Amino acid sequence: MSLAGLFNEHWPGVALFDLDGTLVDSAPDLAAAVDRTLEQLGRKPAGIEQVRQWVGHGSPILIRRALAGKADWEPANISDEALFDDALKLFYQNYQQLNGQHSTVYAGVEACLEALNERGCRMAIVTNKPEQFVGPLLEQMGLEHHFQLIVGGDTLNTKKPDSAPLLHAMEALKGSRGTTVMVGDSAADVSAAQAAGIPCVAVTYGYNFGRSVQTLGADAVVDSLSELL
Ligand SMILES: O=C(O)COP(=O)(O)O
Ligand SMILES: [Mg+2]
Repeated sequence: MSLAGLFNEHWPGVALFDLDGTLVDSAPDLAAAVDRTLEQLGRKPAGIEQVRQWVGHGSPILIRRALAGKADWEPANISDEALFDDALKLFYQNYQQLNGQHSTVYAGVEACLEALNERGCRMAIVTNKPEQFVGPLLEQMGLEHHFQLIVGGDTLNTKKPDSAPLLHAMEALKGSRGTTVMVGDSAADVSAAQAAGIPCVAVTYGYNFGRSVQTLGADAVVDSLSELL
């Protein structure tokens, strides 16, 4: 379906939004928390440009990537599971303190959410970010009132690219396959939407591991959420 078919005065009935890299540029705080964690473990910081490319599959994989220290984004195998457990715990403590401090809402997001709300569209956040951090970040960004539901990376037993978080949100918001759209920035979002049988709009400015979103097979690609209106 075209973008005009997906977003008009009648559609969508339900919109599912990814958070990091789609609504909020949270990489500065994620990177600060990763780097603080690495320093606490006596390691060199990774830096924001590197961390930006590791975000998208949830915090446990982010920390595995940081410990493996590899420049690429493939899920990293690390042999020391005790070190991983310690690092993840430290990361959660650090991110708890830093979450939202230097994060910003992308241009076009607020106007888009307001317009969809006015049209009666029901909206959920479907993110791989652990649930405990999602509400506080949305509140700090002034976006929480737009959403009826938050599905975090640990709300269910599986996360994106699995379809379950999307199907869970659709059921809760009474969205059918024909009336629900996913909006995201990465391969995990597009794959989850395809698995759930719903269309997906991808944004070009997010954290798709430094790769072009044009190749993901999204139904539409936009440079700003204002294009949805
Ligand atoms: O925490 C992550 O890895 C990414 O979260 P997202 O699903 O909102 O992009
Ligand atoms: Mg994202």
